[in-house]
Amino acid sequence: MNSPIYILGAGSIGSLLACELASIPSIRRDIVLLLRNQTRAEQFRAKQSLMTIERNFEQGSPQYQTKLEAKYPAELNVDTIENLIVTTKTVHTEKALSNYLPFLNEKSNILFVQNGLGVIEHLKRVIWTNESKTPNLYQGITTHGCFQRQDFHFVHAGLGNLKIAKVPSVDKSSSTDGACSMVEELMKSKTLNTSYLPYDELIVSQCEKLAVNACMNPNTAILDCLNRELSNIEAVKLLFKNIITECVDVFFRCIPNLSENEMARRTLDIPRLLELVMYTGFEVCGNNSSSMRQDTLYKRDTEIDSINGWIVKLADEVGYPANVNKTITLLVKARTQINQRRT
Ligand SMILES: NC(=O)C1=CN([C@@H]2O[C@H](COP(=O)(O)OP(=O)(O)OC[C@H]3O[C@@H](n4cnc5c(N)ncnc54)[C@H](OP(=O)(O)O)[C@@H]3O)[C@@H](O)[C@H]2O)C=CC1
Ligand SMILES: CC(C)(CO)C(=O)C(=O)O
Repeated sequence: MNSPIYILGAGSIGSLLACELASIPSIRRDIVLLLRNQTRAEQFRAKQSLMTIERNFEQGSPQYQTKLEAKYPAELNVDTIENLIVTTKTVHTEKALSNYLPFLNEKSNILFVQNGLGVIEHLKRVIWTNESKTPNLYQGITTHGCFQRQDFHFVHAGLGNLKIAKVPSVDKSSSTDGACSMVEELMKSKTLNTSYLPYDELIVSQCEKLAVNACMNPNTAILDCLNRELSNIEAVKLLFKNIITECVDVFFRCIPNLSENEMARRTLDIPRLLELVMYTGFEVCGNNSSSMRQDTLYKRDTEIDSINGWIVKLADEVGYPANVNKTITLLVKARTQINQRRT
């Protein structure tokens, strides 16, 4: 039996990945959910440890139930976590990981599947400061759409893909650019449609996705509307163009070697990104309530600091005034606090 794959962040995306991995016929390893605390573990066990994924892109919206193992921090009785997938919201990552640091070492493989950028850079600044002791880090981005129907019951609403790359490590002698066995297992799932890319290709896809999220997520949260309600409004289109223009400017100013990357110059073309944002936001996901709007409505902290806020942070580091994204970031923080104050 191979070592287990642990999932930290058993929400929409984490549960989807867990169930897809567990459903692979050839998988010879346990898939273990790492839940927040004993209460959450008891709530899951009260459902006979069954996770439900409803595929509403299939005829009749069939439901698939998967029995999964679940642990909470005090229950974990292992020496090492060799394979970990992190699918918490970015804003909760550091706190969630803190319980598991004693089980992680330079041989551990950690895959982060999250929107936005900056989480791994932050963790390398505050936790993994010694490269030779840093786990093998992988970045994933997904276009799958998934939302919670009820506790431990999620709807796989949008069939997309999962792109993964290994984050380059500066001086780890044992570092290889090959996919680890955990990534190879993810690639066996037809539904996940997983591809393993060179990092300099993944970062371009991350920037492309960030442009979509930097337009759709905050504005649907601030204006409290469904994605499609922003369509056919000239002011919104101009606002999106301003957000995208500033994002692209910051990408090419601040991300090393991006401007020499031909794929980046083609992909991060401003008119192309504007069309992609409107197509994805208004057509493909038009009926969605964005994840950021949902976070503000449910009085949760948002991922704004990993999206528009990350643009502002990068720009600040080079003395560039990213005022459009700074304004958007401040408005989302205001919306978040207004909602959290409401009884
Ligand atoms: N949902 C989607 O369609 C898409 C999401 N993404 C991105 O994927 C990432 C995950 O999103 P999503 O799955 O929607 O988020 P969810 O909020 O659905 O899931 C996050 C999970 O993290 C758990 N969590 C938070 N803190 C801890 C902790 N300390 N210990 C253990 N578990 C913890 C939460 O547990 P609890 O239930 O106990 O609060 C929750 O179940 C985000 O970056 C998002 O932007 C990207 C593309 C699409
Ligand atoms: C593309 C979009 C905005 C779809 O709702 C999304 O990724 C999200 O909600 O986080």
